[in-house]
Amino acid sequence: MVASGDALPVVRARDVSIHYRSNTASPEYVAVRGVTLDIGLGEVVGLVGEAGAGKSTLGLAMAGLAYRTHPGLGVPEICGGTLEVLGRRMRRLGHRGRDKITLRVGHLPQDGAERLDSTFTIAESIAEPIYRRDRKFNTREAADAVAYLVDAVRLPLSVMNRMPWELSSGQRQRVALARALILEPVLLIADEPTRGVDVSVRQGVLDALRDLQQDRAFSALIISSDLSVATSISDRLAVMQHGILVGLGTPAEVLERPEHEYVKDLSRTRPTMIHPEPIDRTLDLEGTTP
Ligand SMILES: Nc1ncnc2c1ncn2[C@@H]1O[C@H](COP(=O)(O)OP(=O)(O)OP(=O)(O)O)[C@@H](O)[C@H]1O
Repeated sequence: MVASGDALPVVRARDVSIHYRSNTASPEYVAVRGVTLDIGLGEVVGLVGEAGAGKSTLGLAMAGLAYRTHPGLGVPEICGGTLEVLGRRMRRLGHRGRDKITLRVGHLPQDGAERLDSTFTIAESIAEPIYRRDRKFNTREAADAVAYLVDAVRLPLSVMNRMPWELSSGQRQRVALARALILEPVLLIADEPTRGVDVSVRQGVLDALRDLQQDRAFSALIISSDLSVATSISDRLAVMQHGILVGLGTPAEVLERPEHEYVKDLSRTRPTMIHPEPIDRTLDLEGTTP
């Protein structure tokens, strides 16, 4: 639900451009071009677009992670416009600013399932951000918070003592989602939250995410290549193509009166049934096969 009144947006992007500074001799690559977008307090914005449209890059910048160096890969950098998250300017964000932002902004990377530490149990992986912030945090309280989120992402509590490789990739993605939520963020950036998640539980996970969001009233950017995922839990829909924002509004506004050619094409693929039949959770709760 979107908060009303004159509250400042949690995310305020004005004409933001982001490029990848190359580590090699190849030139910079502009992945996001002049995006203007607000995310209000308690608002959920779904971000869709084709592969390579710049969705993850924008999400990284909003999560304060537009600095990460991946060996051999370029480094995303805000190169134009302004991006403010929780009132903080994200361009040339220093270490301290970044630490403050990452405490309040949860980020589920697209490859969250693969990034889980293979030496940690599932419970340890989810709780790790708590202990990174406060090594003396009460273990009972942490265990309760972990159990609550494991249940919320539609996993059985028995997974808590398992190792990541004992779970399927869709289950691991849900563990990564729980980890992104453990510090009760004000803003969640979820990049493909249902990646690899079995179709029989996909809507259940989205409903659970929406319930949590309404309970805790956090704002969220839900990035998905699946239009039905984005429309089913979002207040507004944003559409990107080639780094440019080509559609923004409520799902009905964007898809029923599409202006841009790409959005017109997208609207033709619009799912007729946004909320499918309730799913049978038992199907997934038993299967842990990778
Ligand atoms: N580390 C990097 N170095 C250089 N270019 C990159 C890097 N990461 C992404 N890009 C390029 O930036 C563009 C946008 O990528 P991005 O991952 O943000 O798109 P996306 O919309 O999230 O796509 P997908 O849905 O496939 O993840 C792509 O052309 C991609 O090749």
